[in-house]
Amino acid sequence: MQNVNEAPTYIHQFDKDEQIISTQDLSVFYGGSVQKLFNASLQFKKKTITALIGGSGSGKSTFLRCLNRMNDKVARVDGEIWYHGLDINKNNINVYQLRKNIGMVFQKPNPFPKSIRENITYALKANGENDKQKLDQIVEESLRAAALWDEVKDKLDKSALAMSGGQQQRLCIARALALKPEILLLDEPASALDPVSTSKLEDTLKQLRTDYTMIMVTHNMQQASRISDYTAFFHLGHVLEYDTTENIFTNPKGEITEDYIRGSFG
Ligand SMILES: Nc1ncnc2c1ncn2[C@@H]1O[C@H](COP(=O)(O)OP(=O)(O)OP(=O)(O)O)[C@@H](O)[C@H]1O
Repeated sequence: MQNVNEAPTYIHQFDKDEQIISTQDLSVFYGGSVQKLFNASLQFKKKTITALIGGSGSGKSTFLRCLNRMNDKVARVDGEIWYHGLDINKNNINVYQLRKNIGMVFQKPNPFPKSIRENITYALKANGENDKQKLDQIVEESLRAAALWDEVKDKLDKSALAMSGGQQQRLCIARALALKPEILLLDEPASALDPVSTSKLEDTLKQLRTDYTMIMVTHNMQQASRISDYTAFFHLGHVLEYDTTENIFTNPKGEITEDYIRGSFG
């Protein structure tokens, strides 16, 4: 196999007005000096789904977490992250506000131990929204957008913990959507779900693409090829290839990408 430092890279570029967020020479160091992400420069297109793929420990989650400053207390992050003309990797950014615009959904569903309704309204109330009619409206809109409304509309005041894992994950998406984000970061959102729930989640994500930009880490190659528009391949902390999903899966440019795709598509 080719050495990662000698491997050619291919990184797809978008026009400025197509981009919603981009990184420039993003590097991450754990424990002060152990570098695990190397100069990642990627642009993400508005209202698309991008899959981040690659072997275990290749830096996918490390990269994803930079995009809404989740690595702040964990690692040193060098480089730039451009969002609406601002470098959001600078210290003077309001991280709380940023995370409203760039929401995150984690691997394991993590609803609050509260009712379905309160899961959606919690952050809104904390932000000072107390108008019951408005809150009810956002609850319905968010649950509809996450394709959960029909399943839960009669039990909004029941505990979220009584829902299935798949429903809990769609509730976590609804909870993020209630804050009206532009971007959703998803870190292996279906890895704890059964095939039926996974398929529902994928349908939900495909529908959300009309209004939101999604960047998703996945180990599941079929999933990446089914729902993503673009795919970035990570290897040992380097992004070796970033292209349309079709090109990555049918005509990868690099030997390492090809070996990984061939080996993982089982
Ligand atoms: N908090 C941390 N402290 C120290 N090292 C870390 C930390 N988080 C991740 N790493 C290391 O950084 C490297 C990249 O990890 P990361 O979780 O980003 O990879 P990944 O591609 O998402 O892997 P996986 O698919 O297994 O989740 C790994 O070597 C990992 O051990």
